[in-house]
Amino acid sequence: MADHRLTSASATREDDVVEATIRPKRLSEYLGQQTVREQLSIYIEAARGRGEHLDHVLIFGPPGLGKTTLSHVIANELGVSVRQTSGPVLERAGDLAALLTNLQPRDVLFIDEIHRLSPVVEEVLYPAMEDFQIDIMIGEGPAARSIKLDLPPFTLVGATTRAGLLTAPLRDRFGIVQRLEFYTPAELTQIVQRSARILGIACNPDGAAEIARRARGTPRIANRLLRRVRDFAQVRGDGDITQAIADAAMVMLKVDHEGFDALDRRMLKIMIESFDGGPVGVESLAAALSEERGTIEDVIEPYLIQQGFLIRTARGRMATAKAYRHFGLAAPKPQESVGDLFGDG
Ligand SMILES: Nc1ncnc2c1ncn2[C@@H]1O[C@H](COP(=O)(O)OP(=O)(O)OP(=O)(O)O)[C@@H](O)[C@H]1O
Ligand SMILES: [Mg+2]
Repeated sequence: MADHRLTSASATREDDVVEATIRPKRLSEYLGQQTVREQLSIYIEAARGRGEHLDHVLIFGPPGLGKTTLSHVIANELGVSVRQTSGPVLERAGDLAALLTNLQPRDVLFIDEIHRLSPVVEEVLYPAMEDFQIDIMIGEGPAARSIKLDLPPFTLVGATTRAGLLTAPLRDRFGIVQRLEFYTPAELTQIVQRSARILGIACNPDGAAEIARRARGTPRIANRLLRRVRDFAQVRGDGDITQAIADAAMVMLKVDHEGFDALDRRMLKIMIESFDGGPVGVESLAAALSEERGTIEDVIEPYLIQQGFLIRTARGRMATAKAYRHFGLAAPKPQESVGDLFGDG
């Protein structure tokens, strides 16, 4: 995604470099996501105890919440290697076959953006996941024949921003489905403190908490804000990150108290001012914002919805009273409900 917002959840080059050093490697370093961690630790321990491969795992959740990280953590905990690829990269059936036939028993194959697999590649994946077999074509024309090849038992870990984008047959082949949730400010505070420790940044608890509150529930954003606040602390302060320094840095960075940046605010404002608060269809919203529909659905709106600033209805998106209040505006009176109309409310 080619957006350069400070609070964009998608990874930048700088993120990739720094993340290599701070990315958790074990489940014990993977903070938050209590339910996911507890369940996975049991499944992993059980599979290890039996000396078997772990069942296939589907991880879904908005960008920057830790899908890639978790896939590597799973492999580390299983004590196996991980091969990484992504849906759009696997163009031909042969690309996937080459990867599959090179796996060692119980290895993890991580497919990012698994909702973007081409149908032909997906066809190869079905028997591979289910029976650890693939059919490959030998020769061409009338002499072509297909032969079955046995694969070592492996674990497919698939990641996607929205599970709804997967075809049903693919989704059904995952034994373990985990949904990542936005992190609480307390969890993000721990993540900021851990990153600060690793990177040698002096950051007191209040400073970490201030960064955490503004990070849109997303570790990647928290880590990025930490680096920007560090710069600010170094130049405008004595290098230590305190709450006052973090707050001043956020003002400069134009990240507001809810962690919203200009794009979040613009979207809410357009909904309120140009569409009377909605309902407005996502396509109209995308056109008004000059953003792609996918960016709205994957990146911008999940957090706004989770925080109660926006709701999705059958007729489109609506700004809530909380959104109006965010801009110091009075919310419109709630519309008459159907019950009122029929006099039984
Ligand atoms: N549970 C966690 N605890 C601590 N740090 C985390 C956690 N999850 C993610 N992070 C940090 O956030 C960064 C982003 O995570 P990651 O790259 O795994 O996100 P992602 O969900 O794969 O994003 P995308 O959808 O863009 O691929 C990681 O490099 C890591 O440093
Ligand atoms: Mg990822």
